[in-house]
Amino acid sequence: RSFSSEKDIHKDYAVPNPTWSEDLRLLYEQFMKKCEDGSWERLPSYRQHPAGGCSDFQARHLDPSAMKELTSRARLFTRSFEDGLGFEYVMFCNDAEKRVVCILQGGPHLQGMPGLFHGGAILTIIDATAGMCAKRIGKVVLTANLNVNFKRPIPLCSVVVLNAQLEKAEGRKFFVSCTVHSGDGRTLHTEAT
Ligand SMILES: CCCCCCCCCCCCCCCC(=O)SCCNC(=O)CCNC(=O)[C@H](O)C(C)(C)COP(=O)(O)OP(=O)(O)OC[C@H]1O[C@@H](n2cnc3c(N)ncnc32)[C@H](O)[C@@H]1OP(=O)(O)O
Repeated sequence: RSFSSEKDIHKDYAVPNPTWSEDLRLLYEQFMKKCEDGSWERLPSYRQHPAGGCSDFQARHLDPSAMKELTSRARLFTRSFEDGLGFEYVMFCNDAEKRVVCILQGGPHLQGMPGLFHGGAILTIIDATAGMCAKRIGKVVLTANLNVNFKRPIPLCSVVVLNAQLEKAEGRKFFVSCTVHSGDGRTLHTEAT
């Protein structure tokens, strides 16, 4: 299926689709309930995000003539898989608590060791979740440093919950911690800063 249709680019992918497991749906419903009093907010997620606010950063780092052609083909990495094969996820933010939670079902194309989530795929979703936590305050942010401890392997296609928490801000530096737990909360798979 073409990834480049206008409709497809502006489609919000942070909603249930037929590839979702019962576990992911239940977590989604739990968090949507938390959004009812306004304390939590579901974050929409598109294949291409408007680069609003990025222009000075782009001017500093990128060749403007190449930018136009490039961005028309660009897709957010975590949204560039067919439904169900890559990252099926929704992020929710609680700005008062400076937290972002990401519920994730990993697809079969994220395999590293047989039957397990690829470590780079875990890093990717941690980077996106912790990055979003900093972005909620810093608006335009780049990851400067990411330290991860892989405590327990994550079974491929399982559902996990990421919890990112802003620990401290020093001017334009944001320090965020992030954990990855099994969907039932019992297993700590990964912890990162
Ligand atoms: C509006 C947006 C629209 C788009 C909406 C998209 C929506 C969807 C979102 C999902 C998106 C996911 C994306 C995830 C986020 C990436 O993955 S970003 C990509 C990976 N990161 C990079 O490529 C960054 C590359 N590095 C750099 O550009 C530069 O090193 C940095 C990080 C900007 C810092 O450089 P700088 O600005 O020149 O600052 P510099 O003076 O070197 O350091 C500033 C301070 O930071 C400290 N620092 C610098 N580097 C480090 C380090 N590695 N460790 C610790 N401290 C450091 C320095 O010590 C200094 O501290 P002070 O001395 O001032 O106290």
